[in-house]
Amino acid sequence: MIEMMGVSKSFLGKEGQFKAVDDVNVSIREREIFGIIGESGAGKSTLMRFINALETPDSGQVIVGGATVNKLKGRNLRNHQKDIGMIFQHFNLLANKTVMDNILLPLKLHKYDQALTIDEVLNFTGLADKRDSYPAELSGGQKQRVGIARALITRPRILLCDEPTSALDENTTYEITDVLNKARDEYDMTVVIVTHELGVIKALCHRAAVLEKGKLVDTIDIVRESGPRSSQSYYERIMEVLRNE
Ligand SMILES: Nc1ncnc2c1ncn2[C@@H]1O[C@H](COP(=O)(O)OP(=O)(O)OP(=O)(O)O)[C@@H](O)[C@H]1O
Repeated sequence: MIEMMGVSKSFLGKEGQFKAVDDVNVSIREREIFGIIGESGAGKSTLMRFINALETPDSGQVIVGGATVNKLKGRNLRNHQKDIGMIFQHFNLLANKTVMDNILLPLKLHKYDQALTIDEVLNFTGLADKRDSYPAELSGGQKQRVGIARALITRPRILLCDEPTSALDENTTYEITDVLNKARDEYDMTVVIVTHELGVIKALCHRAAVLEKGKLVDTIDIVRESGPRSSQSYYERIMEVLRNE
């Protein structure tokens, strides 16, 4: 489904050119939830952004659904990018637009034949009662659910998640991993998630690539462990973790 072969990318840093991604090979299967994990600056986001051509590798190939992404241009490139949804660490919502208008934004920019309805994504993400609220009136978890709804409404084949829970507390984190798991099952997506949070990888991913200073150290199979249930209260979670109850 997603194949990256020998991809590298250099940037100009304070001490000259350096390789942010260094000859990485990654193969992601259809409907897989695939993690990219590593310390800050390891090259995780750069590697993920090759998939939707927000970054272009200096060398190597990125093949998605049979198409060589780094050779796509014009309409073909736009069609490729339309098939891929993305969610961000800081949600990237427009402060002066309601929840509904934020979610509908992608449909205002492009035509999507398979788009879902606003009611479906609001219900799916548990935001039906927040339709007319503004981002400032929402909690962090609710803002990220708006981000997920905005990505889902176009019905993408691939969902890219860049540190989707890093700005959230622990309980809210598992509320979001629950929604992502459910979204992948319901809408048959392949999900790629960049994070430095090991608990998120364990709760969500089938496999994960470990990056260190731009190099792929290993691709590991994950024994998935359902994270704490999002229905648990913060107090219940504290008791479970700190007192092993
Ligand atoms: N456009 C750019 N110009 C210059 N340097 C960049 C650019 N994009 C990324 N870098 C650098 O490349 C390295 C890898 O960045 P990347 O964002 O891929 O890492 P990361 O593992 O996702 O880190 P983090 O978890 O901190 O986001 C970092 O040192 C970063 O500063």
